Amino acid sequence: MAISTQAPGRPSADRAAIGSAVAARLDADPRMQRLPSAQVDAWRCPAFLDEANCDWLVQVIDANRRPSTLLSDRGTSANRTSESCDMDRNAPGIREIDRFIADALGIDPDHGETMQGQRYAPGQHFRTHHDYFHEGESYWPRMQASGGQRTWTAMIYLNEVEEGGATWFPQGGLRVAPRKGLLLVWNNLAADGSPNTATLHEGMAVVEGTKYIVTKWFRERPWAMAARAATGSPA
Ligand SMILES: O=C(O)CCC(=O)C(=O)O
Ligand SMILES: [Fe+2]
Repeated sequence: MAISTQAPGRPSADRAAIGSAVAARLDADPRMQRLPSAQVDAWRCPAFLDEANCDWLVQVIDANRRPSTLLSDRGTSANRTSESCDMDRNAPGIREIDRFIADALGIDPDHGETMQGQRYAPGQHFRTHHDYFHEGESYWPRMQASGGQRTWTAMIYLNEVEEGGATWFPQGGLRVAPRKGLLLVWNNLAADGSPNTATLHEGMAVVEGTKYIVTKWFRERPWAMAARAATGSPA
């Protein structure tokens, strides 16, 4: 997508507090390794999810995948050529994994959007983008009403990829290669709670093999669609 020169959002004390609480929890967790970047707060955790759960999630993705979509006003489908699917948070197995991820970050699972599965075949990619919402775009009022800004992203790589498929942060100086079960988490916001433009990242093209991941995006407040599902009220 084109990179706007307009500020993507304003500082926020509430978002800043979420950022420092989650960072402190990750730093205190011996499983987590902080990645060396002055621009992006990111951690990795090898073998976060066990092999059986990784294999099972790959099967769920294969059974449900469809072409991925983009929210942006500016992007085109050429920016995201993978296939993806929503993982039903109420399904047995998914719920436990959902909670396992939320617990690692210390965020209430209700703040998480539906976990997304993604599959990249050779040549498929997710071009540079930000996970936070650009508060000047037309979708923002809807996002604000459904839980507000995205705070943290958690991704798990579900298989080994022969070549390619790394997650690259060109401004953060980070490049993470897929490893089965590896968790990658980062804060999309800066210390003052405003969107951190240096979190720009790309799912690089797979060269050989197939890449499977699950991604979870957390909101600053409970995610409204989840709340509606829980109470059974219409969307
Ligand atoms: O595939 C990747 O490595 C990145 C995926 C991503 O950026 C996302 O799902 O938001
Ligand atoms: Fe992303």
